[in-house]
Amino acid sequence: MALRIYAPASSANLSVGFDSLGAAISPIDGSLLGDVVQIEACENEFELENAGYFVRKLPKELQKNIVYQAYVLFSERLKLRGGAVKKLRLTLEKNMPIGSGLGSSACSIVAALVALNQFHDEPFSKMELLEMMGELEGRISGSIHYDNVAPCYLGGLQLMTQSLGNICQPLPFFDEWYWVLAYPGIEVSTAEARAILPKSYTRQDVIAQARYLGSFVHACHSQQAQLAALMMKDLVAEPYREALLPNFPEVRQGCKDLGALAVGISGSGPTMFAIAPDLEHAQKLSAYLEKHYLQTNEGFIHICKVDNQGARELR
Ligand SMILES: Nc1ncnc2c1ncn2[C@@H]1O[C@H](COP(=O)(O)OP(=O)(O)OP(=O)(O)O)[C@@H](O)[C@H]1O
Ligand SMILES: N[C@@H](CCO)C(=O)O
Repeated sequence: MALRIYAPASSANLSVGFDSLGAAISPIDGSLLGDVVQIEACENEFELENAGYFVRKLPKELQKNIVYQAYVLFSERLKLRGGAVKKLRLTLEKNMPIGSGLGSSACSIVAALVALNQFHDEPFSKMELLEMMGELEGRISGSIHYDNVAPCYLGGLQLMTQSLGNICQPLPFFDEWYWVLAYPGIEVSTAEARAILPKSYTRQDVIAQARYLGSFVHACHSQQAQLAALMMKDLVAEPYREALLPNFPEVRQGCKDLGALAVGISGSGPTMFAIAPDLEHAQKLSAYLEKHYLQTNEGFIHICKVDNQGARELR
């Protein structure tokens, strides 16, 4: 019997928490925005098949596909603890555009590792698996960061605490908020979007950003939606990355004029997000972004909510 694991899209940073905040997201229309990995027994040692709309954007060499690398890493770790790797076939359904700012590589990594772990009767704990996910994500973007893989795997809004045995911990969020996500249909490489960031920041910026993040986390715990939205500010990446996004400053202002509570870059872009206080605002923002932000016919808009489930089996 084949096992199918779905891993949802995620939005990292939330402007205020570069590399330390990320939320899993799901469209409210019930569509699946994420990758699926199917796993089943087979005659050969290992097989990998690729399917899905974005399969043509995957690297041609098998070894470069992050799902293959997930299999190799999982096998190495399992052998190290005396486990036996089963003969298996993986099929990746690549539904997520690559270089989108929606955690596309994280979707493939998480779906593959969850499938492998479940297929082998869960030899690894959640945190052990998450540590492997971070290592694989680091190979792609040049440095280990968990802000896509952690929410994609565990669901919800996650804060990367990386202490006392926990890579992340969940934060309470605002159930009434809608996320409008606009992917313009162009590619921005995470590695390149990281390379353009400054090597150091002024004391003034560091102090201000610490205040924003501290206040944001406090606002989540004390359920002060207005304060949380106000604190979603980014002095670390947005000022340097906005040039990579089509007309970002104008479109951000347009969204604010339409009542968005917060607007920013999703992960390393080019997807942008706008937070709406209710469905009516979300629909207006969606129509505006469709008109002003989409660049190619591969672009899309989704009205989403935070996905509290994370990676899961499709039955
Ligand atoms: N299964 C896979 N899914 C996505 N990218 C893959 C996969 N296998 C290999 N890659 C490579 O990993 C790189 C992914 O780039 P990048 O990190 O910019 O994309 P991303 O994960 O979509 O980014 P983001 O987290 O901003 O959505 C590309 O070079 C791509 O070819
Ligand atoms: N925190 C990462 C997310 C990348 O998807 C970055 O902004 O570079």
